[in-house]
Amino acid sequence: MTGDAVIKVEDLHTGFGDHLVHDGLNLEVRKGEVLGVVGGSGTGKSVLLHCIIGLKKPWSGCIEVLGQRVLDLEPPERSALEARWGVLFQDGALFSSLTVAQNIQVPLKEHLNLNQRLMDEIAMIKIGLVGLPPEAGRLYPAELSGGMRKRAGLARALALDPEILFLDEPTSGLDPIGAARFDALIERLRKTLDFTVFMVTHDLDSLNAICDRIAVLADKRVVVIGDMKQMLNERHPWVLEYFHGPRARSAGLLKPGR
Ligand SMILES: Nc1ncnc2c1ncn2[C@@H]1O[C@H](COP(=O)(O)OP(=O)(O)OP(=O)(O)O)[C@@H](O)[C@H]1O
Repeated sequence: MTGDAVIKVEDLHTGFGDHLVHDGLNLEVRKGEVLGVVGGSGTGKSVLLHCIIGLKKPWSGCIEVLGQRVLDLEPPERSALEARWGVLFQDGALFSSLTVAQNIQVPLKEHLNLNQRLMDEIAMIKIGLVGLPPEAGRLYPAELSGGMRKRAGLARALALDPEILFLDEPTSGLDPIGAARFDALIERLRKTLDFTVFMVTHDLDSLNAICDRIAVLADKRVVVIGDMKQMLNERHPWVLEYFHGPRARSAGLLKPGR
């Protein structure tokens, strides 16, 4: 793995049946950065995330995370690597039959051997960290608002103090104020806890507010990667349309007349 990359994807080919999703996709994620992954609907952003965390086996290619080739790992090594990242899935993916505190304790039970009192304390710390009130620990997912569910999912993703945080459309379904608050939370946590963020998103405000770099998926690969300034100067048709369209204007990305 070159330099300070914590994720490296090389020549990835992925698909379902005869449907090719990734055709020679390459990507590097640097230690400590927030990388936003954007692209049209169905371009393979979530599938890419699933390949990196081992939920989907690619047809070919190489994926390294934290210096280890994820596709070659035996189950014990795989499990040890999984303990070093946290994932917030699009809908929070909380277990509906467990309270928020119990959900947060799932990865603790899976990877550590702690007594219940300590796990309860850790759950309360994580609940506070994501800005939920202490009472939220006793609630079931169905009793939470959409924004609270996202925060509960985030608390679970942070349970093991991850080195990498994977976020799949974290602000989808939130109102603009809720989304901005969630962005600010991620930004604050990243600065204090010093992890790397891989974030799939459609949200231009998030990209602008918290991403150090943006990777654009189009034509079955990453067609451009760089900061917002580079996105605004890029000539790829999808990038032009996305970063210069009416939503970009309302997100304040464009100077008047640009
Ligand atoms: N389990 C599956 N079986 C068959 N096809 C799938 C499966 N999962 C995803 N796909 C297909 O793979 C392609 C990429 O899907 P993916 O969910 O990664 O898109 P995406 O870029 O995240 O889209 P969106 O922004 O709409 O969430 C799509 O064409 C999708 O239909």
